[in-house]
Amino acid sequence: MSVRVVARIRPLLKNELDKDVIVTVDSAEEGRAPNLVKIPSPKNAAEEFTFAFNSVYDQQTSQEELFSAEVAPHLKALFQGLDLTFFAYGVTGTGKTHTMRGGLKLAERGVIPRLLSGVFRRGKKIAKDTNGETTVDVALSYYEIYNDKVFDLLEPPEKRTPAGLPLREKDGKTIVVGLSERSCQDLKDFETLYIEANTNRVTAATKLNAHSSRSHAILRVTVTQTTGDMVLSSTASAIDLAGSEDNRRTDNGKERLVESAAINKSLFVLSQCIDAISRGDKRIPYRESKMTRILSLGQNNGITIMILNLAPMRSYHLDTLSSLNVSSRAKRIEVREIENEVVFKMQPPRTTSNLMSGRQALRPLTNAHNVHTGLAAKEKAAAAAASAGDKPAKAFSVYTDRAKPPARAAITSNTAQPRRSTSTVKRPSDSASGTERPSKLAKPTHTSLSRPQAQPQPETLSISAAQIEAMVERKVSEILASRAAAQPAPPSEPSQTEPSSINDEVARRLEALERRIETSESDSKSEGLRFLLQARQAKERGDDEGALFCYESALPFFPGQAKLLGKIERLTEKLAAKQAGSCAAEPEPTRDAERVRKSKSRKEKRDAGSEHDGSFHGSDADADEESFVDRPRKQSRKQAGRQPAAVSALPDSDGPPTPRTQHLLSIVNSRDVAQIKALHGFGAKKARDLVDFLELKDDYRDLNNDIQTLAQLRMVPGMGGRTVERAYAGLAGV
Ligand SMILES: Nc1ncnc2c1ncn2[C@@H]1O[C@H](COP(=O)(O)OP(=O)(O)OP(=O)(O)O)[C@@H](O)[C@H]1O
Repeated sequence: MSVRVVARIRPLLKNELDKDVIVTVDSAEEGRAPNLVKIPSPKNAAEEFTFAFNSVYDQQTSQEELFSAEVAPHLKALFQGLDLTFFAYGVTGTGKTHTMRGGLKLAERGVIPRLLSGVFRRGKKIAKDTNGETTVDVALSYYEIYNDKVFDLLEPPEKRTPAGLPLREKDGKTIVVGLSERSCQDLKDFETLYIEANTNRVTAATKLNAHSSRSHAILRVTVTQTTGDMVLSSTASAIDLAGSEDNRRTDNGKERLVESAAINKSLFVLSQCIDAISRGDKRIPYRESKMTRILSLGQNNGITIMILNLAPMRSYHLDTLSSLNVSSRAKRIEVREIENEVVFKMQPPRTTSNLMSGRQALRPLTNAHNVHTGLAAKEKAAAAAASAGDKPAKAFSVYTDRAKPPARAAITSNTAQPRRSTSTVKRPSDSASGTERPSKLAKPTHTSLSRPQAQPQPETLSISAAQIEAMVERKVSEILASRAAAQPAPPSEPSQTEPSSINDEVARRLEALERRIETSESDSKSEGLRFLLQARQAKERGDDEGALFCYESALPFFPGQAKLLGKIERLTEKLAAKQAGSCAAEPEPTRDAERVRKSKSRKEKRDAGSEHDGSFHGSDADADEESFVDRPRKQSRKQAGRQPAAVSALPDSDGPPTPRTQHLLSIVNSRDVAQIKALHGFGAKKARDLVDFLELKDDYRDLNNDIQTLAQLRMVPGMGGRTVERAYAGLAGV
């Protein structure tokens, strides 16, 4: 399904005149709703350009009409597990905020409050229709991208760090690390939160708009439906983009100009992404701005609707043409409509006596990337687990020796494979007779969700449920123990008592479990450690600004960490002194230059364990930074004897890159986890670490951060000569 693009033309404001109107609305077919926008050529008024959209709304369109036509019909899909994205795009002062947020009066409320109202209403209806068997929880997160930095709008501004919140790609989705999420009971709750959060958003008066948004604002509403142990989550994202502005018309001062440059740059990247996607390019420049990374146009699954806001007057002529051009190309972007998966909530452990009596069928865990259990659901699950038993709940299913009714099979097949909607699936708004998708949870099919009845024992079942559970327990303990010892997890070896023929299903589940534990425990910390690593590298290069930036970025991961705070303070003072010119008397520049020149020899010394800068030890964060930085060093020491053999298998680093080198580097630089994972010797974790590393580099610099040589690739933390050699050897056919 393509991105749906609709245009909305705002009415004239008080000081605007009818005679200046140049944008008109028309319909491709007589008697049909308008879908064309017409505008004269700026060079020749007799010539007219026409742009076609999925729908066009004229100056008289009310907030209610727009919502009923474009948003309300998708609420059903949201509750069926599809993610929705609405975003308002257009020049400054064209009505984006009016469309998304609107006014305080009932009739002036925009898409966002109406969406929430619809969500709560539908949630209540579902709970009522199912006699409370299905509960619906709503949680919000709200953030802005200001000057290409992400700030949580649900947190007070004084809690912001200068670097903002980091982004991270996880299982194909961009997530904001450290973003808060608030549970919302009803519309009143939402309004209190939303109004307060909007006061945190950066707006300012410009010549073109008295309340101009200086940031892109992203509201994410997570709807979580819970029926028994089944959880279905989906999100609706409503995005109010900042408007592009022509600074020749704005008379912006310095601060506004900086904001404006950031806004225009991100919107320019968005238009480049749209162009690249519609041309079918292989490389889409998403990564060049945080807004495009988050919007991930054409990458996200679900329903995407772009609302192009237009001002009808001549004074906007060129800007209007430009946004008409960009948005009409956006129609060509295809979006996969994939419903999110039903997740089975963690089950409290049973006693041995009833182990075999009520087990649910073993089914593949859902794709992690389609799982967004909202805060509310998580709290609920935790509360349920706490009231049901005292042992920690498990995040896996077990085998059953009982029957599985066919209806259940239909649901579980959905969890095994993301369902891709076929072209016959219509948006509810496309046609009144549009194909109805049965809701996974909300439909009255609860008999199909009840515990399975008797079923013949599967042939593949070679070990008992208790044994599997014991194996999983053991595996978890192994992982935790090995992590506690700060050593790489040992490869799982079957114990004496384990049957040798663990079927693939069990192996897959163990792997998924391992990954999940690893992810949940180490994600945020390793993110912080990476910042510390980057900071140290920046310091070694003599890049104090860069180092300060990285230390500040690491702070949210190690809040209140004294040594880290000390480092930030010292660097801040040093930079301030430099700026004030007071450092001229000090030999700082010489020391910096010396540091850069000596960085290589220091690195060698460190490798030999003879130097330690004395910082970051004596606490968790410190120790971890050291261990993180040490990891490649230890590896290189261990492999010192083998290194020449590994390196000798690679081409001469002084010569021009061979086609195989180029191919390997192009895969690495694609930052595509799937492609990198397919390299010889790479696993999912190594691939993700490499992409994370490149992304961090991308985040810090505007320069080209691609890896240029195999030697550089070897220097990436966690790589090493052997990994590079194996990946290179694996491309022998190139
Ligand atoms: N459909 C509409 N009906 C009535 N007034 C409107 C409409 N659309 C926009 N306006 C008014 O136009 C002005 C500019 O609108 P708004 O602030 O929403 O623009 P914007 O595109 O969000 O601008 P920026 O990008 O600078 O934030 C506001 O005074 C708003 O009330």
